[in-house]
Amino acid sequence: MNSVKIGPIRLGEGKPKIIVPITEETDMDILDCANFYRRQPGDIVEWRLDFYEDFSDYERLVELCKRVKTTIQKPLLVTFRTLGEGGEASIGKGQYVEMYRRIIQTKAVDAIDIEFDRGQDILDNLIPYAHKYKVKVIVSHHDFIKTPSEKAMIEKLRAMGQTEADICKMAVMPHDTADVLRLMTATHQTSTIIDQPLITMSMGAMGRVTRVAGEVFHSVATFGAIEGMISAPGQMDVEAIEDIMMELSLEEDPFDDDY
Ligand SMILES: O=C1C[C@@](O)(C(=O)O)C[C@@H](O)[C@@H]1O
Repeated sequence: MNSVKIGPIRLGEGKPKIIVPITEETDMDILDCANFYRRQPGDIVEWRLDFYEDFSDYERLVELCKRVKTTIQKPLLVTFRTLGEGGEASIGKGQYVEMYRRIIQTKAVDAIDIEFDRGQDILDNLIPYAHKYKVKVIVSHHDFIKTPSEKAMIEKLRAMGQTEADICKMAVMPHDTADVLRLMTATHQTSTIIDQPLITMSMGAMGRVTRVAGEVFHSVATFGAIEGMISAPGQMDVEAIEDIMMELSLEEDPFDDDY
């Protein structure tokens, strides 16, 4: 597994990095939130476009994107999560491509999220385009209903790894302990066979352990909430995540010498 930089933040070395989502709907609330996040913990900010009331007005979208970037002064990940994958809005293929191309052209984004199941044509169109503008690509897959078999998750992540994506991400819904353990095992297994770093999580309360223990099972980032602004079930407060990850850190422990 390689490491990858989003802006100055390197993912894949040391503790998992924390990504905080903006899920506001209006220009004003989005900018207020961006301004607030500038002074809050969190390594990277994710702007969830599917929450934005006017995502289909490209001119407005592009201007707002530039303002969000200058306001947060942190690396910016832009994501449009579609309804079928747990998002807030649906969008046609043509519009999806056009919207992301405009966003990429702003040079105000450091990374974009592309859903793997949108199709090979979309990946072939957007990944090289993003890379031309030095924008990193996270290819993602979400299952809000269940946790697939270990084999199915590894196959999916491996297929994602065969694209030119910089990072592969998977979020699944657990129903029991075995589901949570399977997500961790599949992540670890895949990290030994593909080059890209992985971001994975088991959602809901039961999956919370996966949102803080990524360093152990090889998930390089986690999504955390500021003042309760969650973008998926199970996300925890950023400060709590920081504290727990510090305790779980695999970095050298000064007390180790005693044993
Ligand atoms: O893909 C993900 C992961 C996520 O669904 C989570 O479970 O934390 C939250 C989303 O905002 C993000 O785009």
